[in-house]
Amino acid sequence: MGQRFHARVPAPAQRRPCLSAQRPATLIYNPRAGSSHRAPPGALCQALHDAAFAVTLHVTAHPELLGPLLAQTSGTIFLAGGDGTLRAGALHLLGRPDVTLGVLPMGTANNVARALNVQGDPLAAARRFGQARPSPFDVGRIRGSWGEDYFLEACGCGLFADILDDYGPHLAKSPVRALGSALEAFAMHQPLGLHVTVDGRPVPSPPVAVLEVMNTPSTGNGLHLAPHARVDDGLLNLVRVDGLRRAPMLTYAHALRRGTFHQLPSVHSAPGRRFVIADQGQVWHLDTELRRSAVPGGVVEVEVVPGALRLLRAPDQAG
Ligand SMILES: Nc1ncnc2c1ncn2[C@@H]1O[C@H](COP(=O)(O)OP(=O)(O)OP(=O)(O)O)[C@@H](O)[C@H]1O
Repeated sequence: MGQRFHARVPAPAQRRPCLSAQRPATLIYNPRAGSSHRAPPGALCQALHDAAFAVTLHVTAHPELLGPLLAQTSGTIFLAGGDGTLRAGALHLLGRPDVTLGVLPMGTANNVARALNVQGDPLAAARRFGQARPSPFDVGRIRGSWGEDYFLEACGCGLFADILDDYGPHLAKSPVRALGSALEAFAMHQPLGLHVTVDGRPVPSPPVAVLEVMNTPSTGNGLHLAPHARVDDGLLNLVRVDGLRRAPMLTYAHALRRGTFHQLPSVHSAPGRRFVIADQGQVWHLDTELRRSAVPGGVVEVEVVPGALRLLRAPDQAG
């Protein structure tokens, strides 16, 4: 059960005038997240207290605890963890207008937090929530013969999905295994010839090496595929990497690192609300989950669910 956090009373010189107007909030803290050592629960509570939130803290040992906990929680909820923590919590909160989520970035890539201008040191990010504003957050829905799922960042097929499939997203992390999976997928991958429509219109569909439908600008381990994507515009972005003009692997890797992947001549993008993609039994990822159709030959439908969540957005850095 949660514990009410009593912050240390700051020395008079540090006292902030807004503390009398503290807003109630819940902090759900994942102690298994990679950067949890940088922001212990007490320090995060203090930082949120500095941002004028009176926090009730829950440290959760397993994501399975989130369902019952979130069912009885409303108002402002902070989730402290990586993208996996956010996904685990947010899927319980779709269509809950009584909840506003704040993301405290304690993972490696923090793709969702970055899309909301929440980045850097988790304690500094928590303090900046004093100036944050609730903003609608679109979610993607994907339907295949396996059923229906939701994603926050992206879904897709081709190389990235194949790498994830080989790597096994739920096994213990290993950079060596990740490199092995990438090399294996590049060596084995056959471009996919997939008929695709965007909002009912067929788009050029040469064989592709990668096909991703992005909600956030980046996905996975910081793959910055759609830098202009916004999470509050009611649109998703189809990103297609042409498999016929396959650039050398190092060109892709270099462009991903420099954030110029979308500028490569073999990379194309198209915004839209509804995407229909031929299903040849290829493996799909939706965020870090994997799916594969047991009965290929049909289609996979992907569409945006505008404003399915409400998340706190930090002000633009320049603003
Ligand atoms: N509320 C939670 N409490 C405990 N464990 C959780 C919770 N939410 C998710 N988890 C599990 O904790 C693990 C790590 O979470 P997460 O992916 O958020 O952090 P990370 O691994 O540091 O992030 P990244 O993948 O960006 O490096 C995952 O296996 C996830 O299933």
